[in-house]
Amino acid sequence: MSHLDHTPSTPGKFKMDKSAYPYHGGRLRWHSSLAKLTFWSFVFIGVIFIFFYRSPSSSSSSSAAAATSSSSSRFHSDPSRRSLRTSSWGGPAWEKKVRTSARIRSRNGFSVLVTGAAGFVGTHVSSALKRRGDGVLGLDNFNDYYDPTLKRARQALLERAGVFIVEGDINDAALLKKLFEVVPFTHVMHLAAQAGVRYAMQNPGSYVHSNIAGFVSLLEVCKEATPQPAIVWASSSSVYGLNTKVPFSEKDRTDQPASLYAATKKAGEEIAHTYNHIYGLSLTGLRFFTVYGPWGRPDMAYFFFTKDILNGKSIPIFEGENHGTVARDFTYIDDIVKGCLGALDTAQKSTGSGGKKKGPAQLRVFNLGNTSPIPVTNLVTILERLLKVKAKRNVMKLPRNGDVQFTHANISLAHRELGYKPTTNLQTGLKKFVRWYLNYYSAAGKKADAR
Ligand SMILES: O=C(O)[C@H]1O[C@H](OP(=O)(O)OP(=O)(O)OC[C@H]2O[C@@H](n3ccc(=O)[nH]c3=O)[C@H](O)[C@@H]2O)[C@H](O)[C@@H](O)[C@@H]1O
Repeated sequence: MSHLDHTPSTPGKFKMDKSAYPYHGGRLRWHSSLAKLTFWSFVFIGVIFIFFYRSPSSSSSSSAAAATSSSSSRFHSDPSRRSLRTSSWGGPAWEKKVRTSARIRSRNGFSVLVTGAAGFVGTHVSSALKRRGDGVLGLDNFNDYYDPTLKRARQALLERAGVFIVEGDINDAALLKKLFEVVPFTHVMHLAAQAGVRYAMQNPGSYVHSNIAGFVSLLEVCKEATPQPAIVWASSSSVYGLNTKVPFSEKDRTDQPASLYAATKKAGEEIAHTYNHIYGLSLTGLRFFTVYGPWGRPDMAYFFFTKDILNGKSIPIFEGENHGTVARDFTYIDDIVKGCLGALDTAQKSTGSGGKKKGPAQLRVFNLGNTSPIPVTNLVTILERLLKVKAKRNVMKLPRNGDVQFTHANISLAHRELGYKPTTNLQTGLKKFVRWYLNYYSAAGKKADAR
């Protein structure tokens, strides 16, 4: 007789072994442990629910999903980031704003999606495009890497110029798809990124989130679009890393990044190659060299030096080994804007559509610098003169946190192909920056006083 033969023909009549069910009290205990298990399961699920509900990334994706009834809205995890919320989007009024902002108003104009539109370069490029009659739609997640008030002020500026900025993250694929459904963008100017060289040691995840995952998320949507847009995007001079041969040329090696920031930008260049190769996307990377000017980024040296000099605080000025000069090819924002527009104007169409490549497409990379490296000490001297305040200089050794000692761009390729020709020297550019800085912060101070 096999053990299967013990199974009764009617399960209900199966006789329990006494040892398994010894007495009535056992049943009670079993019931109470089931109740406990149920209770603690509810507590556990509740805690998980509260955790996700309160986390900024999930709340953003849920509001986005609610607004569009899309289930694929995703915000990839970046717990270290404090403010990555997507405000609600979708609906007829929202779509109308998107369409109006992106409407082309000149013959042969473009409709451009500008990511990072509330950022420094994004604001300037968006307003220049709008001025010449292109349709422009902004996208920005308004994160708090630096004072979001400044980003909101830039947003207000663009709003007055007729540019609407959608609040959202480039990792939100559902939002990106929706934008392409509403507007068949001819171009994408991709400037959304986690910037800053030194911050990468504090928050490495934010670089992967924005500069790698975010870029791929954007390219995934662009490759599926019909028509596919041409993409111009911000790489960085930092890809030259530890190179000592100057000036830096696009032909030089870029496989020795000195910071995670540089490594993510270099990864972006490789990713661009892949999407160009497989899907026929037209891609142009621009290696910006230390861009500065009005409406700039408060995390950059020229900006916080100005603030600290005015406040009588000492400023850390880096120097190399044996008092070696640390210098940058500082490039003024208006010159960079011209380079960006030149890249958009010369970008050829992508060749694929709906995720299928139809032929080879353009793949380019350009240096956008000033071709004149200036020591950081000279930058400070210029600021002292413009601010009429002596700086408290604290000269220190260049920390090992990703900074390189020297940058210098060879711009002959950009000159030849984009007509790029920078015209603003550091003295002139900083004068414009300081004028803006004093105006902006005195107005902000007055507003605060009035409150
Ligand atoms: O060219 C680029 O691609 C990069 O330019 C800048 O990076 P960086 O040149 O390091 O600009 P700052 O952080 O403003 O530093 C400017 C110079 O001041 C020096 N510095 C910085 C900070 C400080 O406390 N003291 C100091 O002497 C740096 O070593 C550097 O030589 C931007 O911050 C990056 O986002 C950008 O990608």
